[in-house]
Amino acid sequence: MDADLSDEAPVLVAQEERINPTAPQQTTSVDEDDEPPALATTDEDQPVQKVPITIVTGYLGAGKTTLLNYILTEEHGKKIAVILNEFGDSIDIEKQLTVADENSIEAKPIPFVPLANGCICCSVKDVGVAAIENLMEQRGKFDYILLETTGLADPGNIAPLFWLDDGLGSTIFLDGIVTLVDAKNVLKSLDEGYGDKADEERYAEDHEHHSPLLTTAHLQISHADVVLVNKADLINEEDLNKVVERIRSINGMAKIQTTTKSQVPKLEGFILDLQAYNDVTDADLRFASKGHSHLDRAITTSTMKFPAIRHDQIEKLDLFLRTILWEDELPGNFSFEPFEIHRLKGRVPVKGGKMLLIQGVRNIYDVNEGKTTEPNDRAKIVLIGKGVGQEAFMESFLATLGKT
Ligand SMILES: Nc1nc2c(ncn2[C@@H]2O[C@H](COP(=O)(O)OP(=O)(O)OP(=O)(O)O)[C@@H](O)[C@H]2O)c(=O)[nH]1
Ligand SMILES: [Zn+2]
Repeated sequence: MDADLSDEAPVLVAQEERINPTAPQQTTSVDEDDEPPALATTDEDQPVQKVPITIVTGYLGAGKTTLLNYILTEEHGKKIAVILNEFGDSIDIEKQLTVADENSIEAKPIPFVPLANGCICCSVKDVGVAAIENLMEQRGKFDYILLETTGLADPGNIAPLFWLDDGLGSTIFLDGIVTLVDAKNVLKSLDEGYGDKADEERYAEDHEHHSPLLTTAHLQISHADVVLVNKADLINEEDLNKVVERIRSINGMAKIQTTTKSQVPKLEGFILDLQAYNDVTDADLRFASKGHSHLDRAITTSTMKFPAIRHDQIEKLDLFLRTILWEDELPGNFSFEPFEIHRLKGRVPVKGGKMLLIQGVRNIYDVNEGKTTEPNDRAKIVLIGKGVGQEAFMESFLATLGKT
């Protein structure tokens, strides 16, 4: 963080407060059999409207805080609470949790929670959860949360905290992950691994299950729904294109935008209200349709395309997903190199009318039914990760489905 916020309450300036009447009504009903959700509103008969959270991640100094400040000063009609981590221990969480004064419009402090030092993968589970729960007690005073994570955070560990429908996910839903990269340095970080020795050691402690070729930059890019290639002013156009191409080869699903000072051309639908973990649109899978590339040694995007499946093959599809995501194996007797799946999205039409929408982050996945579609729609499953371009994926998948 740039600003020294250690002895003063942070004042990130709010824009004029307006409720957006067109905001999506994310609702979830309280199931009477379940324990009452810890963070729900007091009236349990009312459906709980979940608050969207956007995770802003990116390497040290990439421009995350610059983006947050930009968002907070732009017109978007939202009351945004900001959660920052990487602050000193001296910060008193209670003191920092400033909530807007309903009567004053100008220079309203935004609900604000600093997280403890260190990797959010670990810290979010204790201090972070407490801070967010604290924040959620102020429900109604904000309608959006932005979470800036430390430069070393692995979004794959954070995302499930908000994506799943229990715990924090009962009142918050993950809207999307925005990753900032520093245009000038990102290729170097992707090629060389971590900055210095200390970085490398911290990383190794936090991510012992990953191979050394996978840098934090890889993890942040592979999980991103949007990648901002920031500091575009520092390199020429040709080099900038190379950066975009490399990122596209790692993550074929993310929207990629070059920026200077994190100034994105639009917020709504691009940074905010992405709904990246609910819907799976054609557009999401469009860029990935060109197959996979070998530009990056560690992480690639790969697309499996096949015809609509039959109703009796849905269970087989599920078996395939379970096996690749839970067991890191391909079903059937196929030889394959070890692989690791970070992100998965799919649109699979079922003959007779429905469309299965598949979402996965690491070993967690979710299948929903989407709108009926054209009968000749082809199915697409896009995988982002290590080793996902192997032909054995398709062979194993077709064998698992059985005769079509
Ligand atoms: N030249 C240039 N500088 C930028 C740009 N965007 C941000 N900066 C500067 O880069 C520095 C780091 O920006 P921050 O927004 O603090 O980056 P961050 O990702 O929040 O940094 P950490 O929280 O330390 O990880 C600041 O001095 C910014 O003013 C850009 O597009 N071009
Ligand atoms: Zn910052």
